[in-house]
Amino acid sequence: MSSLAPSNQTIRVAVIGVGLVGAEFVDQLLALATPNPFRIVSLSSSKNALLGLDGLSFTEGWRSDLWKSGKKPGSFADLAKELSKLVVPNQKVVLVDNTANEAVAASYPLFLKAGINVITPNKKAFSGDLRLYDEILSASAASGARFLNESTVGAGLPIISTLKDLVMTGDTVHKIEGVFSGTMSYIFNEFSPAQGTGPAFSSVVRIAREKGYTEPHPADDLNGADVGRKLTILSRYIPALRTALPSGYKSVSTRSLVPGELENTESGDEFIEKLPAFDEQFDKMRKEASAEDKVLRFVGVVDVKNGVIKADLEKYPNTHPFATSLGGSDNIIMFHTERYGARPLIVQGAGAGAAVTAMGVMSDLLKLV
Ligand SMILES: NC(=O)C1=CN([C@@H]2O[C@H](COP(=O)(O)OP(=O)(O)OC[C@H]3O[C@@H](n4cnc5c(N)ncnc54)[C@H](OP(=O)(O)O)[C@@H]3O)[C@@H](O)[C@H]2O)C=CC1
Ligand SMILES: N[C@@H](CC=O)C(=O)O
Ligand code: NA
Repeated sequence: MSSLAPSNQTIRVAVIGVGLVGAEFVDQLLALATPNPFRIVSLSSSKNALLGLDGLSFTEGWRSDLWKSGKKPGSFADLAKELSKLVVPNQKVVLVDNTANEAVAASYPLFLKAGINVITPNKKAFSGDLRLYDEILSASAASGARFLNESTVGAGLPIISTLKDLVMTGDTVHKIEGVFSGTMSYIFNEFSPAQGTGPAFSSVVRIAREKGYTEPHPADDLNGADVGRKLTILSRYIPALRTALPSGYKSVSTRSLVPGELENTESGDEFIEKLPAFDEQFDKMRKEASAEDKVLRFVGVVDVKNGVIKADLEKYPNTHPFATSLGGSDNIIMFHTERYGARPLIVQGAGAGAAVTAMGVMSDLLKLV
């Protein structure tokens, strides 16, 4: 394989978060063909950290070395200070945040101001308060450091890059609609198939979690917040809607599927344990849809013309593409624009899972080479 970068260009990478996606990302990065342009200079979980500004070399493999490091992660300010020593002309430094953590997300302006690029599948910074989003934009504009977040919507699928391309080439987006949650897609493809019957709702949710599709807490998928966050992220790339959601996903009209009694469940494990008690109510919804020859699908809509941004559980005829063409954790996203008028531009494929999400993060990283 040919080399990815001129040999004098080394990109230093600091990785925060080595859970499902993070661990796969580190494996994908280390497996790149030589000469590998990337050097990991910092690696941290919430409990352990490794730092080596010349590039970490692993003796027993990165997992074991990190586990045995005996060092706790320092503050984000300290990390930004250390990494900023590496920011010199023609050398890039990148923070890769593979957590779902709000505090890490809130620190992006700090890193960007210091000239450190930020790449992440973490939706928090781009789908919350508009103030943080604006701080990120200004910090990036001031230093020239970039932030790339392709995996925040549709995992590795080219959703954000497609939308940016449409907008930047002067197309007008009228509506974006589709199935945006890999978890919800998997759950309803299995629970409410075109033939009408399927397994119990709680068992499908448990399997979605085991497959690595869900957020760390599955309620964050089932309450529609994950779709609301993705709709917020996309809306902010559309000029007419840039400031439409000042408090982010909380302003998106969203239907929650979390039973009221489970709303304050602390852990994902406890949530999964208690969910079977509510199987009957989901079964009733499935039967109602099936009686009309319809399936249930959880969809999101950004309707620019009518100013509607919503996430809801809808019924679709058994013959609709959402009923017949989706499988596994597939996302399907349709862009209706001025240029794609009669027939929308459609992107479809796996929208969750460690391999495809880490691939989206890797492909953002490769954009810096
Ligand atoms: N899974 C998927 O299909 C997709 C995931 N994403 C996004 O990717 C991100 C990661 O998801 P996923 O890997 O599934 O989640 P995991 O829960 O498996 O991993 C998250 C990791 O973040 C670590 N972490 C949390 N806080 C900190 C901190 N302050 N410093 C260092 N590490 C920290 C946790 O470490 P510890 O274990 O030590 O607590 C945990 O291992 C999320 O933002 C998610 O929304 C996006 C698209 C698809
Ligand atoms: N939990 C999310 C993961 C990707 O963002 C989903 O199911 O889509
Ligand atoms: Na994507």
